[in-house]
Amino acid sequence: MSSLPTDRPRVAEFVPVERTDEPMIEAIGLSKYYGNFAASRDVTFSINKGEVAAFLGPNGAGKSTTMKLLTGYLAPSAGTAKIAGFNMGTERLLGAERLGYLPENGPLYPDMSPRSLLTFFGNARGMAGMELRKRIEEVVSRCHLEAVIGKPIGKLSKGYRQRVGMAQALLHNPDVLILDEPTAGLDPNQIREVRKLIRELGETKTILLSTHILQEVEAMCNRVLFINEGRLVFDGTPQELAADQADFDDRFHELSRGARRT
Ligand SMILES: Nc1ncnc2c1ncn2[C@@H]1O[C@H](COP(=O)(O)OP(=O)(O)OP(=O)(O)O)[C@@H](O)[C@H]1O
Repeated sequence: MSSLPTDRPRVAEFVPVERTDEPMIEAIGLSKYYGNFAASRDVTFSINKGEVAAFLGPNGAGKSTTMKLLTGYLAPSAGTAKIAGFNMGTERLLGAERLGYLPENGPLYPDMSPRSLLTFFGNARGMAGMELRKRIEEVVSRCHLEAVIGKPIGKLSKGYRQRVGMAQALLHNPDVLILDEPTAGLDPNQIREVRKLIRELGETKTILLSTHILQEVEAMCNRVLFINEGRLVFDGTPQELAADQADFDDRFHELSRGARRT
């Protein structure tokens, strides 16, 4: 991975509007065990309204697992997840109303078209008629899906599938977004577009996104949570992550080897 040119600012100047101290995404002592193996270990953090946070870490670090715990898709072995103040163990439906989730591999309905998928998810969320048609039109336009709206999702390129997943996550206009590797597998043009979309969304929403890509953090986020072997090993700003290091790549390497700083 290349280092940044020295004549460019090291971190993004992107700062979403109206950040407050209201916690919107909370992990409180979250752990997940598969047998004796801990995929997430006692993970605690809180992301406030208006923050755009990156979940950074090497392959297998526990990012997807922790995101699934936060969204209520997986039950934790210990600890609590809260979305917009709702306990995702006991108040999951209330939390889900406020949450849009892009899972790791996008939507898993290969025979459905984007239109039928969005209609299905809209109905499941209690939307119908004109309201749903308007919302579908809006997310289709926002995610540039017009050209593939009637095609089977299984036949779409990875980039389009990812955007269908994004449209589904945005359909009910949630104020919290959890996006698992939103730019994975996209070509450089698609990456630019998705980053632009996330920057726009970050002006009004609270976002946690996972990535391996340090440039992604710089381009979109004002907070970094670094996870390694299931543990949170760094929680701070992109500036703090890069502090005293030649570049982000060195810091990533250092934290992946077990250095701890939270
Ligand atoms: N259902 C499961 N059963 C057993 N082990 C699992 C299961 N799901 C995940 N794991 C293991 O938990 C660890 C964390 O996986 P996870 O997918 O959360 O990592 P990640 O940080 O998202 O990785 P990547 O960046 O490669 O997507 C990995 O070692 C993985 O093999």
